[in-house]
Amino acid sequence: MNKYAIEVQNLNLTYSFMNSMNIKSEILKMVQGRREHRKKEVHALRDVSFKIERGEVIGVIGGNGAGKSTLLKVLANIYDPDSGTVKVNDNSVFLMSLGAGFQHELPALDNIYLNGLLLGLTRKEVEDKINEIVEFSGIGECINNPLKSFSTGMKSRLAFSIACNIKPNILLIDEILGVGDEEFKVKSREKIRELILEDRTVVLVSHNLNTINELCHKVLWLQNGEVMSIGESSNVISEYKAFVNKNKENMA
Ligand SMILES: Nc1ncnc2c1ncn2[C@@H]1O[C@H](COP(=O)(O)OP(=O)(O)OP(=O)(O)O)[C@@H](O)[C@H]1O
Repeated sequence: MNKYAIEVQNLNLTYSFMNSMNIKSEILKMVQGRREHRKKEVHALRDVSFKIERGEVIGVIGGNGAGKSTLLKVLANIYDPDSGTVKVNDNSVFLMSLGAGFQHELPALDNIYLNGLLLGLTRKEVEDKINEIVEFSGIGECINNPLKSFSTGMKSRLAFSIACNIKPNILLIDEILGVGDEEFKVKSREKIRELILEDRTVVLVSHNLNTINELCHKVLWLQNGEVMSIGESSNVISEYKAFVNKNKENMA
């Protein structure tokens, strides 16, 4: 069996989108026969390479817009990169992020089945886990309500409960640990620790450096889509903090 759960090499991804239009000025330009290119590009990932061993828990840190969520979406096969290779050596991958993998018109119960089946479980296997999932998520009788009626906190609790009880081999977590009330935050950290002890591979994106330091074996620091550093958690976090402080001084 391959020692690595995830192998990423020279990954590049650029978002292309159109600038939002101001209807008045657009009509004026049309009347005047002027044409303008409104296409914008954001290079979200630049030549990103790293490897994650099976059973490793890796934190991904970096400022706003650094490319962290984009990276998880590429690992989850939601986005195709423009160039580079991504090898995820396991079929059982779950992206835990707000909105990912949910059908909002369907009841919560159907969403549990959907995600379980997508992760390769049989209907019976999902059925056996329903009580545990509902109990852990605390959504109680709302289980038959459509997901669109759920608050952000309830959705994240449900996503977390599904992932932790169905137990994919590779779990990608995008900032979801910070959502929910204090009691749920404590419960969810405990669950993550359990998964770590069971040797699941976890990629955890968070702005909470204490959580990252506490839970992760290794940290990957992204800045403007580039890998600035990767290595032992406390070292990389110190480098990142020094960088942030230096930037603050330069701004002052
Ligand atoms: N769907 C999209 N279309 C266009 N640009 C996007 C899209 N998604 C993200 N971006 C841009 O790509 C860059 C990386 O975004 P991404 O969400 O991956 O960063 P992040 O590190 O997760 O940020 P944050 O910590 O703020 O959540 C940003 O400049 C962002 O504005």
